[in-house]
Amino acid sequence: MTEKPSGPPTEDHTPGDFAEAAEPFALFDEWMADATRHEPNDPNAVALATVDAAGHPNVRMVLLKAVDPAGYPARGFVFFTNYESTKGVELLAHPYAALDFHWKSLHRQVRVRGPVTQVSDAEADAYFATRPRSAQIGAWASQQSRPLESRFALEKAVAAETAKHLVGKVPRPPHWSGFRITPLEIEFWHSRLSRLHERVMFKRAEAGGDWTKTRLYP
Ligand SMILES: Cc1cc2nc3c(=O)[nH]c(=O)nc-3n(C[C@H](O)[C@H](O)[C@H](O)COP(=O)(O)O)c2cc1C
Ligand code: PXP
Repeated sequence: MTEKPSGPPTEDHTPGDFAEAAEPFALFDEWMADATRHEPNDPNAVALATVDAAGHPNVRMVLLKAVDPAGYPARGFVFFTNYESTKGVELLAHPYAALDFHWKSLHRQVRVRGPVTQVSDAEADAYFATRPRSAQIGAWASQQSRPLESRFALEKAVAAETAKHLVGKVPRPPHWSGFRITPLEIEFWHSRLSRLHERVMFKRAEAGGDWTKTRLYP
């Protein structure tokens, strides 16, 4: 594959020294706000890595829907999905995950690792209620990650669910909910000239514990 001429950065992209940050959540909020201003679409898209029963890694994109505010006991990163999907099954069996945000136009990456918990029914209901009706129906119709015989079979399932939910609110399917990743590690990365990038790793032993901060070689 040929690399585009725009490949490596031609200037340093680091405004200020983000290694000065005392803790990672405020810095993440700042970077997400920058991404929201600069990325052409889905600034909240993030790669989610899980492991399967054999210990083999698996990765796919999801949309980050919340970062808990300060004071929240298991303060973390929340996304929503089908608990019967491949990722759902993997996370329920092995509740530990990694996330990787890459904001290309900002030359920034954030990596997160930590234990995973299920969001409460109330949280899932509240988020589900904000989704467009068509996406709510889709959540009922899609047996996410399982074999689909034909596109027509999916369209039939959507039609059947639409007929079931013609009036009133669409309830959240019991198998559709959220996961929360409570970070024990967060690494911030920013590209610098000659691949001599800036890396800062925050680590802690447990949720709510004190963070240690370490610079890493690029
Ligand atoms: C940008 C982007 C965002 C996505 N967000 C989600 C999401 O939030 N939840 C979800 O279930 N699938 C999402 N998907 C689809 C997943 O990447 C994946 O195809 C699906 O969840 C099945 O994954 P699994 O078989 O590993 O469970 C997204 C895909 C893309 C490209
Ligand atoms: C299958 C699926 N579920 C959930 C989501 C999360 O986003 P939303 O709740 O905004 O639809 C996405 C986003 O692409 C998705 O593809």
